[in-house]
Amino acid sequence: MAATLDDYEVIATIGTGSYGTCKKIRRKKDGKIMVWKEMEYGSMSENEKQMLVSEVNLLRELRHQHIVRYHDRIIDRNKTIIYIIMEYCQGGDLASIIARHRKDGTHVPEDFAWKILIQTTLALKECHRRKNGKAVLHRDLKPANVFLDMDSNVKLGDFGLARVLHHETSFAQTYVGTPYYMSPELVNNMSYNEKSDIWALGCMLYELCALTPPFTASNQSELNRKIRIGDFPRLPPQYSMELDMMIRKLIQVEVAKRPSIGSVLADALIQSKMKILN
Ligand SMILES: CN(C)CCCNS(=O)(=O)c1cccc(Nc2nc(OCC3CCCCC3)c3[nH]cnc3n2)c1
Repeated sequence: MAATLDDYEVIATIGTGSYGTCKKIRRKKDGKIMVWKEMEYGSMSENEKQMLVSEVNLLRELRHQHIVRYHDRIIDRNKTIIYIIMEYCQGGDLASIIARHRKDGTHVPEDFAWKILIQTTLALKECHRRKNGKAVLHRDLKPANVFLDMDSNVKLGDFGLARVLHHETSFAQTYVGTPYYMSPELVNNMSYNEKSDIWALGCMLYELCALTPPFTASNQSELNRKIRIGDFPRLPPQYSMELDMMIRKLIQVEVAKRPSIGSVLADALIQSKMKILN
């Protein structure tokens, strides 16, 4: 029995992303709190709609403890809106957490940073695990796409949708955010690869601790220059040399020297931290 809109009631609007609106909803039959993301597809061409269908099908396949769980989709053909129903992450997103610490002049605890690093790496490993020969690269790893559940466990969200948005007709095409986490290979117009997600992971961890991205500039060409050089300040003094060194391994200009997902997870220090976490 396919879900319909009146199986749910809208509780609140959480926010508007580059693809549409995210609302907090309650499933009537059992009161379960979830979210749905509304995407208007009326302005999409046939092949863009096909892309959307395949992206949603990929989302359905991804089942992992650190990836936002997809539950269902409802299509309203009259309004040409697709509603993608997903698990609700009570802890919000990392972007909000960084903004709050910046406002309060406080820093996230080091153990929290290690936890986010480990759990996001585990989520990326699942994405990179070949899915019938098709790697689901995240392409848009950033604090606003990393959510937390009620126990502050990572729930990686919103990918795949990022890819759909690079279709020519959506307003999202006009770049909404500065690509602070763009890797050197992308700046040099080389192809996006699994290690581009590792670079972004390093940038995200750096920003979580330093409360500012490793590379900032007032224009794209200045930002590109800094990214190509790859120099950035050490983490604030309250963070250990080990964490600073780990982040420097991830934010490595040379792709070949940048660790793979597997080697990050095999790192002795990460292994020891994982034991404490679980
Ligand atoms: C944009 N943010 C800085 C502030 C906006 C609002 N705060 S917040 O930190 O996202 C926040 C607060 C409380 C709960 C949740 N839970 C949540 N949010 C999702 O997406 C949020 C949406 C993503 C696109 C942009 C708009 C917001 C989820 N997607 C799948 N499960 C989700 N669970 C999020």
